[in-house]
Amino acid sequence: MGFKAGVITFPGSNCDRDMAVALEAVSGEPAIRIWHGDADLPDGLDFIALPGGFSYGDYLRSGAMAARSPVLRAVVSAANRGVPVLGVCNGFQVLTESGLLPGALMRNAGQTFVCRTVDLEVVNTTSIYTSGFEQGQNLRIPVAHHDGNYFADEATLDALEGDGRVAFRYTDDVNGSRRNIAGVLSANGRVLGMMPHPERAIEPASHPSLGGEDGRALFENVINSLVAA
Ligand SMILES: NC(=O)CC[C@H](N)C(=O)O
Repeated sequence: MGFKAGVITFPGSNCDRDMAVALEAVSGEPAIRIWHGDADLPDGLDFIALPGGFSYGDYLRSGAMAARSPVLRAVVSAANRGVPVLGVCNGFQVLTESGLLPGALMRNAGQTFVCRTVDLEVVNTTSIYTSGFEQGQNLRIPVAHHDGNYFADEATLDALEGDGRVAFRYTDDVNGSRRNIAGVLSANGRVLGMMPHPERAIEPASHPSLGGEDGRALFENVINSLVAA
């Protein structure tokens, strides 16, 4: 089928394997594992994933050191060439810290680590990540973070909303995020940062509070968009 995905691992990443498993389960192709110290990416990547975790122990700020790692220079230049990049949770933090996405992820408003499945509203339905969803569709996807409180100034938030760059919104207040924003797209729609973990929702739920397949649907959107293109 020809879908070549790369998953970056930083010291302290803990969702890299789950991300690779999810991509492999949906695409049927092995995901390439890439180390943070690599200055060059493998040739011909169709997709790059920045996984969740605690890169470099969340020292300085979550994602700040990873954004300055050798591999990120290569990821930024790939993104600037149009290669899709998905950042989940710590990956979203790396994307804002590296400037690929606007805003910042601050400490949760309640000062606590939030670990539960949340309800999301699909806002954008035109990106490679969201094209199979319907506007206003509800997704149930787990979150697990202490720095998920999305902040940007009012002008930036208005611009993001006006340009259709809010991908997902929490349906209730999970962490204090401005306008309940849970996921943000780049101007060209190819870079998505989101706090919820789609790679943790790729199998039927064994219990109403666990798992589910709404995350699988996001990966299916990506693969259908990229492989059909
Ligand atoms: N699951 C994650 O990726 C956690 C991200 C980050 N370390 C935080 O707690 O905010």
